[in-house]
This record gives sequence, structure tokens and C-alpha cells, in this order.
Amino acid sequence: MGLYNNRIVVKVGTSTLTNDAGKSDLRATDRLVCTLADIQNMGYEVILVSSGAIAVGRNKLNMQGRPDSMRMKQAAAAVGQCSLMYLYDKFFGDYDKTVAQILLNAEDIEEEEKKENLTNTFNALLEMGVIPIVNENDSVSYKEIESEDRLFGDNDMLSSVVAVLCRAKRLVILSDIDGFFDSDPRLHPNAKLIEQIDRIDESVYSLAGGAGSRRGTGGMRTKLQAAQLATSQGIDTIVTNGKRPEALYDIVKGGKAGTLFTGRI
Ligand SMILES: Nc1ncnc2c1ncn2[C@@H]1O[C@H](COP(=O)(O)OP(=O)(O)O)[C@@H](O)[C@H]1O
Ligand SMILES: N[C@@H](CCC(=O)OP(=O)(O)O)C(=O)O
Repeated sequence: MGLYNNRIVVKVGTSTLTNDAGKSDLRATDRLVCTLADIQNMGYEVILVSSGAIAVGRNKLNMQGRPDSMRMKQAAAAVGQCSLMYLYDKFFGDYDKTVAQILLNAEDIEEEEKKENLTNTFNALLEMGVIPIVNENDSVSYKEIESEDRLFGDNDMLSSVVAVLCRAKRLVILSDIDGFFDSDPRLHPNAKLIEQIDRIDESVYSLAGGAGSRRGTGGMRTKLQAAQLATSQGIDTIVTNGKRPEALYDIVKGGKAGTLFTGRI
């Protein structure tokens, strides 16, 4: 079965949605929402995979630093997910768009029947012009917050699973950096952006370091894993900077931005 040429999955990380003080970055969120709404107006089907629940919840609950115990992280996620969706509903509402919340665990796509239900839900929402907003179901699936052998790992992988499930033409991972470099630019100031990668092998993995900021998780390694899954199903995967969401206007038309991992079957 082929891909939907006008369907795009966009993943946004915590570091784009929050500022250095750990509070919601309203301007960044609004610019992202405006671009996504506009792209939908141009005839594209948009699915947003959004992180941020734990950070937003932590801020709302006045927790100092990262909540370290699992139960506190899950509690923060439960609170933060509400605030996050409230914000999205409000901003997307300003652009006359309706959003839906989908919270997922790995188990939800392991069973054929559940997988089919989920695909049907996505398709029904998209048919009605609704923008589905997806996150891990953090307050239930503690495994995905911490465990090493988790399927989703983090939202990079979740976004890839969603792109495959929905047979999207493109997956765009918005990060706090311009793309994939030949080494971590935060540690190596002379690092060079790699514009296109056609094959993700061990030599590519060896260039990827861990998370760059206090707020991000996973770093480039999880993005490579996500790109590897999506590209293996023919889905072009782009890693680019979430501070410039306007790049999405070019990306939907096949233009260049950040790093393109080419899809192949
Ligand atoms: N080869 C690399 N190219 C680009 N960034 C890298 C690389 N290796 C490690 N990184 C780090 O990965 C970070 C992005 O991942 P992460 O911190 O999880 O942020 P986000 O949640 O925004 O995706 C960058 O800020 C950078 O410091
Ligand atoms: N599901 C978690 C985020 C997990 C995650 O992958 O975070 P990030 O590295 O910011 O994309 C949350 O909403 O806080």
C-alpha cells in the first residue's frame, strides 16, 4: 500500500515548546500552530506529535528541576498534558482549527485489532479536517519514560510509528538544532550540517551524541532510530530547527531544510 502524498507528521520536542526558565514558550508554540494551520489550509493533512507534558506539568506544580521519581514524573505528565492541550486548543482555535488528543502506549499498536482501530480513528479525524495531537500516555506507560528496551523510547520513535501507521509521505522532527551534524555542535563548534543521508548505518550512528539541553531527551540517537524506521517504509524524514517552523512550507513541497533522510523501500 502506498503513502498518502499530502499527509505529514510533525514532531515537536520539549526544548522548542518551553523556554530556558522551563515555562511555555508561547511565541514558539503560536508560530508552530499558525504554520501547521496554514499548511492544512493549503490542502495537507497534518498530525502533530507533541512532547512537553512533563515539563509543563512540572512548571505548573512548581516542582524544582526535573521530577526524579517515576510517580512524580507521571503526575507531572498528567497535569501538564491538560495544560498543553488547553494551549493547543486555544491557539489552533484562533486559526479556526479543531484538534484531537491521542495518547498512546507501545501495547496500543502491538495488537492488530487495536492498531486497526487507531488507524481508523486517525483517518476519520483527518477526513473531518481535525488535527490529531499525539503524545505518549506517560501516566500509564511508565516503561516508556525510563526503560532501555522500550519500543517507543521517546516521542521521536513514537512520531515515526505514527507516520508508518498513517502512511504519511513525510515525517518532520523539529528539534532545538538545525539538523544532523557530523558531530554534536554543542561540543564541537566546527561541526558541519549534513544535508542528506540516504543510508543510516553504524557510521552514521557513530556521529550522534546524546541530548543537548536540560529539557531534551534522547538527542540525535533517537532521531536516527526514528528516521531508520520511517525511511525503511519509504517515508522521507527531515530533522530541522523548531524555532523556524516556516521551513515546513518548503518541506511539504519537497524542498530542503535541515537534514533529509531519504525514504526507500
Ligand atoms: N550529530 C549531532 N548533530 C546534531 N545534534 C546533535 C548531534 N549529536 C548530539 N546532538 C545533540 O542533540 C540535541 C537535540 O536532541 P534533544 O536534546 O533530544 O532535543 P529535542 O528534544 O529538541 O529534540 C542537540 O541540541 C545536540 O546537542
Ligand atoms: N512524553 C513526554 C516527552 C518525551 C520526549 O520524548 O521528550 P522530547 O525529547 O522533548 O521530545 C512529555 O510529554 O513530557
